[in-house]
Amino acid sequence: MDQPKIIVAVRKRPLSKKETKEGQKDIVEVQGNTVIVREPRVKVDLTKFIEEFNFTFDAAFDQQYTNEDLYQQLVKPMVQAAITGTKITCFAYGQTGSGKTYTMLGDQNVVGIYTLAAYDLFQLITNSIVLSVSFYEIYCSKLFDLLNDRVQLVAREDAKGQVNIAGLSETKVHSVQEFQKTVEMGIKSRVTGQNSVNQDSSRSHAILQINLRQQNKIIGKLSFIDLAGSERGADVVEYHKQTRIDGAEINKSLLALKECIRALDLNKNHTPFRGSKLTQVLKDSFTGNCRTLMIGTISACHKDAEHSLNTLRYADRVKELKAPQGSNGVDQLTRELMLPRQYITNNYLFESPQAVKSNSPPKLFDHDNGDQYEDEVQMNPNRNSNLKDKYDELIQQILDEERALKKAHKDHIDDLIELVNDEMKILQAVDQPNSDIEEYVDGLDHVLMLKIEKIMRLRKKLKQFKQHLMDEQDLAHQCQTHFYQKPHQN
Ligand SMILES: Nc1ncnc2c1ncn2[C@@H]1O[C@H](COP(=O)(O)OP(=O)(O)OP(=O)(O)O)[C@@H](O)[C@H]1O
Repeated sequence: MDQPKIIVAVRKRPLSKKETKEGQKDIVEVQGNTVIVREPRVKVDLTKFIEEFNFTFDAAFDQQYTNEDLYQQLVKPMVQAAITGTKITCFAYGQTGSGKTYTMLGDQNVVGIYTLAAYDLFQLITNSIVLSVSFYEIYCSKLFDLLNDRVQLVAREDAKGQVNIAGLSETKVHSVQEFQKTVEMGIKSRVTGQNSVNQDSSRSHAILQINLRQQNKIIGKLSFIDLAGSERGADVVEYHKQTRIDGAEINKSLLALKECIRALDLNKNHTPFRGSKLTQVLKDSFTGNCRTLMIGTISACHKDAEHSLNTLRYADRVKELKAPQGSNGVDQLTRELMLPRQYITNNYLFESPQAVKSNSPPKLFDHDNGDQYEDEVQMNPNRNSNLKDKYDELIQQILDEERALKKAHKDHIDDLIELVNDEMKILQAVDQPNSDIEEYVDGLDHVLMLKIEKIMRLRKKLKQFKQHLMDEQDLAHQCQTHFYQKPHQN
């Protein structure tokens, strides 16, 4: 049976012991492939009501489903396809603490889909196929090798348009145990790095790549991506500048990812890989014979409702524009699963008769206006999109300028070293018998002029960068006051 090119699934994590102890409510129900969120809310006139949201996906998993269940249903067929050359990519998307790592890596008691995939791969491959693992992290557009002391890596696009990560290490593994050890090493490196660069793993994307090689030629590739916490995209409201910039960067990458998957789904000629570092490095996984699985993870907890809804909307947008029935080799059953979601929204319980008679209460999000979410991951929908666009543009500019400034600074140091060498030569020459003092004066003057010119040029760049950092502060402040207030609190 042909499998669809893109599968979007959602997994609910149960209330934690702490949440249960605190008396938090489970507001998520899974019925078949449909996820229902019932959010208790309070209107301005203090009337209580429950707003119900309903989303249908290719698959949905309640809390009683294990990693093994999810693996068997969704990932195993993809692993089997990887053996025959299909490029496989599996994303875990969701709020921090919603179960992305639990699903991908597992915990001390359960194995995750990384290891389950490795088990099957070792069962399926023949002796002539060698398995190797790369593991890296993307933090604020920078790549760090998790299997090589977090060395910073550079992604380059060659003349053929292929993106290569120069210097990315690859560890050969010959057994599941070796695979697990390698992954553990990478995870340790990720955790250790948190003190230096990013404060926690939820602000970076972790990419585990398994390559299948036969006679040194790659014949299969599986990529598992534990994405940054989706709520981090909203860090734009944060006080700290660096956190805001990280947040904007995460936001951008998650939006670019969604666009790339949609483009892939629609068989579009143009896929916006360049939209972010994440999509750029995954370009290869989105081209040719490939299959993608997106697992949205959500918390059952009432206090996480807003984030869970944002995850569901994101996942919904990824799959919403699936190619019409009959294309993509999708079987009948899957086609049925792909039918557009039916919202059963604004199903207000506990509502006073008066409120029912008057107009519906204000909607938290306007589902009729699908495009509203076009460039939105975690934003309040009442935002002014111009301001938000301006902010995103500025962040992009700042990130580009930061790179350019550092490069200009390095070049400047090289130039200065050369000029110092020239100065030394002039000085040595003037100490020689029969030296020409005018030559010395002219030479020194020339060197000093060059130094001034170079310093001025670097300062100009620095000044412009400083100005943009200040602009960012102003614009972030405007964003906070204009449209990043929490839409509704119970
Ligand atoms: N399906 C599940 N069943 C039982 N426990 C779960 C499930 N999903 C997550 N948990 C538990 O919830 C907690 C948070 O999960 P996890 O660390 O995987 O979140 P995360 O989304 O990866 O967060 P972060 O972005 O911070 O890495 C963990 O203690 C984990 O064991």
